[in-house]
Amino acid sequence: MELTFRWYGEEDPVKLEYIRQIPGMKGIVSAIYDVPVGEAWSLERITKLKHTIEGHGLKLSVIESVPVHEHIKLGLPTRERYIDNYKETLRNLAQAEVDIVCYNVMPVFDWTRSRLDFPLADRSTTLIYEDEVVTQMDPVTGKLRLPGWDTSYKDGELELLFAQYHELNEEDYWVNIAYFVGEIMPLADELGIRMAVHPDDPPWPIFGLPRILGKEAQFERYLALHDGPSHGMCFCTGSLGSDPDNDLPGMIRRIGSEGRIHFVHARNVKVTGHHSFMETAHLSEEGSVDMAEIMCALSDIRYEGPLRSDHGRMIWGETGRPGYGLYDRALGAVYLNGLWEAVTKCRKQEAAVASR
Ligand SMILES: O=C(O)C(=O)C[C@H](O)[C@H](O)CO
Ligand SMILES: [Fe+2]
Repeated sequence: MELTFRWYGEEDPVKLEYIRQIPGMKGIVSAIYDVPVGEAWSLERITKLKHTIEGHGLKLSVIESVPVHEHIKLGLPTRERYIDNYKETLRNLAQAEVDIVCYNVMPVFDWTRSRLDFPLADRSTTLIYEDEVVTQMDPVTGKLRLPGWDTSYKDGELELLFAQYHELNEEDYWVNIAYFVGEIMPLADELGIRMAVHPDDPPWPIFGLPRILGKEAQFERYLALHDGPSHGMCFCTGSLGSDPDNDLPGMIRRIGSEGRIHFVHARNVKVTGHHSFMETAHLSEEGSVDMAEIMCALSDIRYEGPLRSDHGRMIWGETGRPGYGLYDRALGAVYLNGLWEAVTKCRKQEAAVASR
C-alpha cells in the first residue's frame, strides 16, 4: 500500500512541505483544476505539476480527477469532442508517466452534503448528509456549493442540464456511460493507465438525477463493460459505507481479487438514519466502518496501490476547504498506516508459523 494525500495545488493552504512531514507519506493525489471541464490537459501543465510535487520529495501517484464532461454523460452529439480531449489528456499523462486516474460519473454535481460545518461534541466540525434536508434543497437556486462541484455554470445552464437529465432514465444513463467506457478503456489499456472510478457520494440518486455506482451489483455491471487491466475502481469506504447494505470487506475481497481496485479512499462515516450520515474521525469506534477490517481485507488481496485518508474533520481550530484540512487527514493517514503495519506484519508471522 502506498500512502498518499490529496493536494489542491498552489492555492491549497495545506503545503506540500507539511504533507511531506507526515510519517510514511509517499505520494500526492492531485489534478489540474483551472482547465475547463472537457478541455484537454497539456503535457506541459502535467509535467509542471509533477515536477513541483517531486521537488518536495513526493511522487505524483494519482490524478484525481480528470472530470467527465456532462455532454458525455448525457450522450449528446458534442460528446465526441470531449471524448477526444479526454483521450488527449490520457496520452499526455502517459507521456508524463502518470499511470492512475480517478474519475467519477456522478451527473452534474460531485459529492454532496447538507452541511459542511456540523459541530461535534468535542467541538470539532464535520460534514453531514441529512436526507430530509437534501430532498428539500433546490440545487439550482440553492446556496450550497461543495468542493468538486463545477461552479462555472452561467445563468440558465444548470436549469438546461437538469431538463436534459430529466429526459434520461437510468438505463439511458447506463448506455451513455458504457459508450464512454468503450471509447476510453481500450486506449487506457494501450497506455498502461489504470482508470479508477470513484463511487457515487452519496451512493444513491439525488435531485432526481441518475446515480448508478453505489452498490456492489452496480460495480459488477460497470466493471463487466470492459475486460482489460485499465478498467477498475477507487474503493471509497466513506462513500460506500454510508449505505449499510454494502459489505465493504466482502466487496474488497471479491472485486480486489480480480485486480480491479486501483486506488483506495479510507475514511469513516457514521450512519445516522435512512440515507443520512455524518463523517467522523477515521478511528473505527467513531463511526460505522470497521477500519481494521478494511485494512485486513486489503492485506488479504495483497493490495499494493495508493491509499489516501480522503476527508477529515476540522479540528484544532483549523479552517479551510471542507473535508480537506491538514490535521485530521494527517491523523487519519498515520492511523491507517499503523493498522497496515500491524496487519501485514501479523500476516507474515502467521505465514511463517504455518510454513514450519
Ligand atoms: O466523496 C468522496 O469520498 C471523495 O473522495 C470526493 C472526491 O473529492 C471526488 O469528488 C471523487 O473523485
Ligand atoms: Fe472518496
